[in-house]
Amino acid sequence: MYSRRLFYYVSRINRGSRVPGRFDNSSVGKTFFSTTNRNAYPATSNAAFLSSSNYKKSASKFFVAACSVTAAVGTLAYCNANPLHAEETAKFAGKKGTSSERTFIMIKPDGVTRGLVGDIISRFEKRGYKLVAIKSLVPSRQLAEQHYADLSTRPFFKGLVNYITSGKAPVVAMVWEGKDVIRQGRIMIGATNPLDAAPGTIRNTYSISIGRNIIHGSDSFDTAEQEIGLWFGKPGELASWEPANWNWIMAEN
Ligand SMILES: Nc1ncnc2c1ncn2[C@@H]1O[C@H](COP(=O)(O)OP(=O)(O)OP(=O)(O)O)[C@@H](O)[C@H]1O
Repeated sequence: MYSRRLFYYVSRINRGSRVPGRFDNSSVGKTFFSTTNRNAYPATSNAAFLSSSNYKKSASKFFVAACSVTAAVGTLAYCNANPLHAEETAKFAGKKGTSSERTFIMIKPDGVTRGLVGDIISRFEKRGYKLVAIKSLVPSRQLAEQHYADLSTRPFFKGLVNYITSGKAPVVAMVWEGKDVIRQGRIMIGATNPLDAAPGTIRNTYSISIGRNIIHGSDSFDTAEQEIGLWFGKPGELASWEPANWNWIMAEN
């Protein structure tokens, strides 16, 4: 991926720095680094050549090319250091903004015990999203604490972990895939506090208490990556498949 990008930058620089008769060499590397092809000007003295406008043009072209290379190298270094932000492509969460984007959705024990699993799955299915992983389990304390690690200092943290791990009912953990599924999933779920959730959302339709709001959904691309990796990180846990109606749902004209 990065070598393709490097080739793109180098070929752009080459196009921009080309001066007919001077830089028009056949080799890409030679074209770029050969700034003064003296053989092209056999009758010109060194002093005359240095003060000539051709020399100045060459020098400025070389300067622009050097700056471009520096920028390209910097960009590549940044991409390597921050692959998630650079390409917004991740191992588990797919590619952001495309039909391969994925989110983690969990029906909490209250949603399961109240018999809401079917309706919640049906909402995502009918919308057109693709189910790529599902399992029912009672999470270990360690898993629940890891999942909600960002809330560990909040006063309700212990109660939240107790409720998720009680075993009175399991959770149903899922991964859904499709365009904009992370943001759309949050919209379909509704506000954290069901009393603030918009009419028709899952939390508004089925819940009242913030401590029993029946469902969780990843709130960002980075979070989706972490959560899918945490709950479905073993090889083979995410199915790669295409529903028969996928193109009818995802196609653009
Ligand atoms: N004030 C609170 N009292 C009790 N429980 C709370 C409170 N605030 C949040 N929670 C619980 O902690 C969960 C995580 O809270 P967070 O702020 O991450 O909201 P969220 O991202 O909408 O919820 P979730 O992570 O479950 O999708 C909430 O879904 C809710 O069950």
